[in-house]
Amino acid sequence: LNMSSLQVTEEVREHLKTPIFDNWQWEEAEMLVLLQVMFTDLDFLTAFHIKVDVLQNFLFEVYCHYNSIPFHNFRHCFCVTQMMYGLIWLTDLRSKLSRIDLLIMLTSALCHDLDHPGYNNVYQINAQTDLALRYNDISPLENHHCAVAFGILSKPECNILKNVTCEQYKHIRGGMIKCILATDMARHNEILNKFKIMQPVFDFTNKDHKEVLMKIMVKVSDISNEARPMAVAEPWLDCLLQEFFNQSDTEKLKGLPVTPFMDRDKVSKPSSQTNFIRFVLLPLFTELTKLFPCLEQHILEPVRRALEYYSDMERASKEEQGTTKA
Ligand SMILES: COc1ccc(NC(=O)[C@H](C)Nc2nc3c(cnn3-c3ccccc3C)c(=O)[nH]2)cc1
Ligand SMILES: [Zn+2]
Repeated sequence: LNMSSLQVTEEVREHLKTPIFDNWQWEEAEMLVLLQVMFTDLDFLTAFHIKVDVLQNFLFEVYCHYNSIPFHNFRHCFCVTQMMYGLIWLTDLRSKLSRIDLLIMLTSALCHDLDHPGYNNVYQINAQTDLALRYNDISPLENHHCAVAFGILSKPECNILKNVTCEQYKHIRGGMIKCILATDMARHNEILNKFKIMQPVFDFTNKDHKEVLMKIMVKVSDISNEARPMAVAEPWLDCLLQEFFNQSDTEKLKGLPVTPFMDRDKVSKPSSQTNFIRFVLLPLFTELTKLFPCLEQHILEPVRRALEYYSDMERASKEEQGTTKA
């Protein structure tokens, strides 16, 4: 995989910093080069003495540890990392957070779903899998994603943290563990409520405030598909439902409890998405936009349009059912 062979134009480099970047038009080798560009353009290589070949080995190893499943695959990892990269530039976070905190956020986004099996925590716990056993039912997937990340970093040829100080390493490891574990949606309200309290009096010099913001930024990037143009976002919902239906089919086969919003016999795409946008996305994105008003046009507006889109779809399908019933 010769990554330097693909030259990235100035226009693509600028486009990469925006939430309208279309991930679907790039193949895996090109996404790897674009990830290298993100680490380079944020000056991480000079700041942390990272050699290009070590970064390339690290990115390739990360790529190898994502599975070929419908949603939680390397392309999702790229999307989440690219959204984080775009948010860093849009909010001018480089002037508000240290470069080491930016490295924590981008690397957490990159690693946040490593080796995802395509079956969520509820399944891991109910099916009493090895991961549930190893992590005592406590965010088994997120603990695994983080452990795999540091397993990769423990290989000298992939260790992008090789040349940082012990102090820096402790800070980066602590921050990545917090940010990756924060992507467990079961903790969504816990984390958002903390941020809601801090937001009106947010203090960028306060360690606790910065920690919650970093978790929020990774969370926002993780579930931000609907902030992208509909042509980019909608295929992701189909991929997600495919993965969810695979899980509920397996749960039915094994006689395990079936999560309602995953049951192909129960879920309707538009109504599940309008609920998700109304009750999960909008409150989260609204709170972040209070801290960074410039995000209103970049991520809040597109999500409001997505709500309209799926509400119309929901109305249309209800009317249609209405006529067929009558
Ligand atoms: C509070 O915990 C929750 C809340 C909602 C959901 N998921 C949903 O409501 C449905 C399936 N929709 C949905 N879920 C989404 C999206 C993006 N990520 N994402 C997702 C994927 C895996 C696990 C959790 C979530 C939220 C999206 O655009 N829509 C899953 C977990
Ligand atoms: Zn994810």
